[in-house]
Amino acid sequence: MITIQDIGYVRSGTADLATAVGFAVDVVGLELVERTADRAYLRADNRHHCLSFVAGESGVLASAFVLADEDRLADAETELEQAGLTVTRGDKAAAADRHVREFIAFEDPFGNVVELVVDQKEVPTPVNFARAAGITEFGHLCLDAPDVRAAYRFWTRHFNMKVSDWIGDVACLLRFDPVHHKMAVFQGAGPGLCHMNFQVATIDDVMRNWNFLRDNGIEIEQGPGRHPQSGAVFLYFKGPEGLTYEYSYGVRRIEDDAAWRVRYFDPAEPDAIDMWRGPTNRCASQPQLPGLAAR
Ligand SMILES: CC(C)c1ccc(C(=O)O)c(O)c1O
Ligand SMILES: [Fe+2]
Repeated sequence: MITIQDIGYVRSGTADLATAVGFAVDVVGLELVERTADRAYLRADNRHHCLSFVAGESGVLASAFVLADEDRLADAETELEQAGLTVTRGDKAAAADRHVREFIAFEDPFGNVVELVVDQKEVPTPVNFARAAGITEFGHLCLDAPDVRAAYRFWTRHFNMKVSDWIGDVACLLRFDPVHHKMAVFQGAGPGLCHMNFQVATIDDVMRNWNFLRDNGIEIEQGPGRHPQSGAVFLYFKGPEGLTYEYSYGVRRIEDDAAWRVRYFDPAEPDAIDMWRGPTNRCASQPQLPGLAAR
């Protein structure tokens, strides 16, 4: 069993580094930590970065999770290889590029590139947010997979993940600490990053951000609404090259792990994703939830 301690970062390729960075800073509100000719690193909390852009082909390159130490990393390498996966060790230069001590990379059964890292650099200074979006931390990441049930089996068989809630066969929300989910899987045609989430401090931040995004002509995919699963008030919006961001406030914590009863939400119900039953324009490349279509 591979014990994940935390989410690490999303690493994304971009065909237009300036536009990708401009959006992440000026719209999302992240701090630009470091910028070179072909790299940019952005942060939302004390991680060195939670989002990096690499100039080149557009599209997500990897999603990373943090392990405790090198021994756990070696054990993870063995377990994944025994499961039949091809695991690559990052060299020193690649680790430095990610601001971690060591890492391994593999593809999940659907082709999502996942990196397991050790000693992600911590930056203790307060985050110098580019805009007062109210961000408190990198909240969760959501991967696409054509078969969400098979993804669930993979992530719970090999990792310390537990399902918190199901939305039919369309999505599953996974936890590895008391937060309701820091990882999710959404049904998609192939691998991909469905979205990355940033927690904000208050419900007012969600609503202020909604107005800010609309005033600036940003494409809102869904929200403001409230997820019945985590109870969070959410807002999804689209960045350059199809990268979806989510702000949310008020995610549930599951303090009594043993007492939690996994819930099943019927995706055909109109409030399967949004208790407020608002309109949606999200994940156009992905199957719409029946209960949310055409509203
Ligand atoms: C539909 C997506 C996967 C989803 C569903 C529920 C929550 C939540 O309860 O907070 C999310 O954050 C989601 O992204
Ligand atoms: Fe989410």
